[in-house]
Amino acid sequence: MSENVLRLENVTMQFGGVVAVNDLSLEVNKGEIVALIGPNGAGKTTAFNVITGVYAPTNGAVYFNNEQIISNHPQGNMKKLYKGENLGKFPHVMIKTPDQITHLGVARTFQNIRLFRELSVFENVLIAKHMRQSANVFSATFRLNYKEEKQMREETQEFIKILGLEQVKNDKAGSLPYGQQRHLEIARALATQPSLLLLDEPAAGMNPQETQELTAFIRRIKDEYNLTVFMIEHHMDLVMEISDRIYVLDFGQTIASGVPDEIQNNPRVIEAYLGVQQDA
Ligand SMILES: Nc1ncnc2c1ncn2[C@@H]1O[C@H](COP(=O)(O)OP(=O)(O)OP(=O)(O)O)[C@@H](O)[C@H]1O
Repeated sequence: MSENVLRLENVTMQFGGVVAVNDLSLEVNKGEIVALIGPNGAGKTTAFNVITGVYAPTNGAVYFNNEQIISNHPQGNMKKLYKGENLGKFPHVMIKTPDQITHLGVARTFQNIRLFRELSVFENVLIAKHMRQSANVFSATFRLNYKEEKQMREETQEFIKILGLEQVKNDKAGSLPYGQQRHLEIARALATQPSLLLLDEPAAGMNPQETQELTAFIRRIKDEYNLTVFMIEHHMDLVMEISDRIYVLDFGQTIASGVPDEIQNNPRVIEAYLGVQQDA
């Protein structure tokens, strides 16, 4: 049996009466690249927000390396509003914070690029490294001694070189071409030394050549850093080329899962998603 790194069990996320994710169960195994696809508003980013501790799910549980990191059931007003299933299955409440989840080895990038645009490439990566070292950037900045700071700068330098950002390391992040900003965002996530990397639409807004470069980049870092990758993406050429397996969401529920060939030929997926043009 494959070793799973990430497991979602019956996760439901409701915003008031709106069910964004509905009884979602899935697994991502060690070393896999798994894609989460589906129409706009299907609940993909909400699922990522639950996994990374941004939202406490209304019901359900999340496991990372077989350790429960999140578990919840409807509470307060939600007891009346709850529309999902499996009520009573998750009596134990466990909600790790985003920082704690990052420290365990889960990193993510966001749909909208979140770099420090006025800071250099080097500084952007250095700050991400500090985040790994300490729970928040302020304590990290002021408490490191000279030796630790020097070592961290050296590691950042080495890391920038390996990721091919050496040429632009002193450039302001905001001045980089769009494709390179996306690479830098991934580099920042990697600087926290994750074993699981969550990418939220990494190819959004990219042209075909940038998308091709990104495909190669994701493959390379996956191998070099021994990563497991879980990725939301609308660019189907990228998804079909790179994914070991795919989950398809529609209205918060899984409507299909399988290898790229199975998904491409699944009539339900074609009807709900692949047959229609998506916004990136
Ligand atoms: N904080 C929130 N409060 C209320 N409703 C929300 C919130 N976040 C998401 N939703 C709703 O949940 C549903 C799922 O949204 P989500 O952003 O997860 O979809 P998505 O599949 O990531 O879409 P896209 O491909 O457009 O990014 C939508 O109906 C959205 O309006």
